[in-house]
Amino acid sequence: MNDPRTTRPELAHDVRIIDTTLRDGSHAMAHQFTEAQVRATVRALDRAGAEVIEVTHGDGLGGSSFNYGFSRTPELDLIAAARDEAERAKIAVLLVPGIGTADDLRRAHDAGAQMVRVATHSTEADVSPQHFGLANELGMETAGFLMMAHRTGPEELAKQARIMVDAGCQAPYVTDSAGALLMHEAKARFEALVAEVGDEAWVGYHGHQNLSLGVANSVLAYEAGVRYVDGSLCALGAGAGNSPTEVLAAVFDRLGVTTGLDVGGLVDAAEEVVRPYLPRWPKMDRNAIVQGWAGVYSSFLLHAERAADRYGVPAQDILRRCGELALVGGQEDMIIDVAVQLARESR
Ligand SMILES: C[C@H](O)CC(=O)C(=O)O
Ligand SMILES: [Mn+2]
Repeated sequence: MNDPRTTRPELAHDVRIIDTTLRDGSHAMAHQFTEAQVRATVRALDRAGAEVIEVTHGDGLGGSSFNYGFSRTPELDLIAAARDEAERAKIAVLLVPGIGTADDLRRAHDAGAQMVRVATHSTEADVSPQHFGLANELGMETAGFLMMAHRTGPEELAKQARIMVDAGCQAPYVTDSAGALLMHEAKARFEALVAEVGDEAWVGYHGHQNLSLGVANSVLAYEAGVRYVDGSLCALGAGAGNSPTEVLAAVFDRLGVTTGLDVGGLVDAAEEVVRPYLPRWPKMDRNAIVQGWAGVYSSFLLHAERAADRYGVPAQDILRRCGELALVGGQEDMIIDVAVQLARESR
């Protein structure tokens, strides 16, 4: 029997920045990306040297639904358009097992996706092996998201990364979905994953800016041996957004850490391509800060704001209650229950 473990890809630069403007940014766009926006963004990122560009519904393949929000444009069309525009960059997709299926992954591969990032809650890596197995069969590059990583300690998180790597994952990620990890907490997780799997796989970091620590944690990540770091142009992403790709490129450049990215090209792309289509610039406003503070899944933000309008309770109260209840990704329907309950309590 073949050893399911794959070799990790060679790195072209000191750190591999993976741009998720067109996937995590889908949350902030309420999944309303047009094909023209995707084409223009991919063109600009590709020209600026991006190696990997992720394009999917915010909740991954198959996310377009009543629970998570319907996409304006079918994601397979967006993936195919991205593939068509990218001259050098690889196109990645995200897959959350249970939302996306093996068939979704086959279709995304047929549409041009060359890498898949399989995302599970940080204690549930055991639902990922069949998807890594399929990705390996399809010849795709792989990464694994251990989401809500602030809720799982370094030692356990490293064990979960081990499950992913043994199943064929080339790069397990410390995924700070809530933008909640303080610097020492992030560092301990990076070190634990690098110690556990660093000889066989790259370790990745995906940050959110809810407490304004995404870029600082990215630097700590690199220092701890992490080699895949996520960013989004204009920080476009859930909650207060992701670590801005253009800022990561500038900071790593100042540190003398090579990324292969052209800082000037990225700041132009952010300002001239992405900024004009932003419904709102992700920022550390009251609700997003509460998400980082209370450890709430960043993609709950727009759902909580809609529930707040509908049931007449403050979004920040809904988010705080979601934190107290320790809700995880996939429990978006519970946000309505929380809002209804808070409305009752306020009567
Ligand atoms: C499905 C989530 O949006 C994945 C992610 O970006 C995160 O957990 O953060
Ligand atoms: Mn995210």
